[in-house]
Amino acid sequence: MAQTGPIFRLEGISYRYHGRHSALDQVDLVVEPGEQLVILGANGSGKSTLLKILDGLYRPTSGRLWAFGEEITDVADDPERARWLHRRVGLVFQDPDVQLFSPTVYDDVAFGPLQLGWPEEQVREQVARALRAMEVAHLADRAPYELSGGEKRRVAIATVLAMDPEVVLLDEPTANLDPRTRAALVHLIRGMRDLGKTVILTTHELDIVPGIATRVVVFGDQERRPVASGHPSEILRDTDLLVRTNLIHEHLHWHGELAHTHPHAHDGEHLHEHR
Ligand SMILES: Nc1ncnc2c1ncn2[C@@H]1O[C@H](COP(=O)(O)OP(=O)(O)OP(=O)(O)O)[C@@H](O)[C@H]1O
Repeated sequence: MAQTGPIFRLEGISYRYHGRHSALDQVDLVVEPGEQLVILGANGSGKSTLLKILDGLYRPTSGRLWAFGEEITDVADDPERARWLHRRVGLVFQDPDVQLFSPTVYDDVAFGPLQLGWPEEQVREQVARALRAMEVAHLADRAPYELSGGEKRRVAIATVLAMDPEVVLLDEPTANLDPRTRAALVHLIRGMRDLGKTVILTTHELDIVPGIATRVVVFGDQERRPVASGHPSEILRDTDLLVRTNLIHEHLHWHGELAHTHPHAHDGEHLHEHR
């Protein structure tokens, strides 16, 4: 059945690590089907914590949330409902080493579909499709630990795509990648839109935003909740907002429009120091 209401709805979600360190404070957020939502926030603003809550790995300290119209506030404590959620929502962790543990790339990508109990033929087809989509089919027989950072990242995304989730959560997928690999990954992530996926991606790299986002939500690192939401061009033009949320340094000037004209350019080409 086609999804009619929002994919996620969060009301007053807060999270404290060990009951003390506040990571999220009163987050309200609605994510609609088909959105490619970029969550922009400085280090420590709560982005990873939010994705783990959306994936049902962490139970919020307070607040309520719904996925696909069903309340999932307590899903972390309910293995059966967590399995239901994980069939529909896939999380690509910030560190690909967390996600890759099998002897070969093929085994890693097949692991999820096998867990879902799919027939062998369907598993093979899904794995082949995911490897092709992430352009890593040639690495199928390699050991994940032998791969470069960029290759690992693509394989980690393939492990999630192979399970064909409706929603893909990506935690800083372009961190530590060289400009060419990063541009290729942006292109691949944008391709998920054509596959009909809803994508929620966290980053603090402004230059990948225009290539991916249909909407941007900015998290304040002091507030630990969204402080702005809007169209990418509107958000990227708001220098005061970007400085205030520690996404650009006040002595650097962001030329947001360059990201459109030079999609392969390195960060450094977008930032010019005022003297
Ligand atoms: N395991 C943990 N134990 C205690 N505090 C934690 C833990 N993980 C994260 N935090 C704290 O929670 C806050 C939010 O962290 P989180 O990792 O969600 O932020 P982030 O926006 O993803 O940061 P980054 O961009 O650096 O990955 C930070 O202040 C962090 O120090």
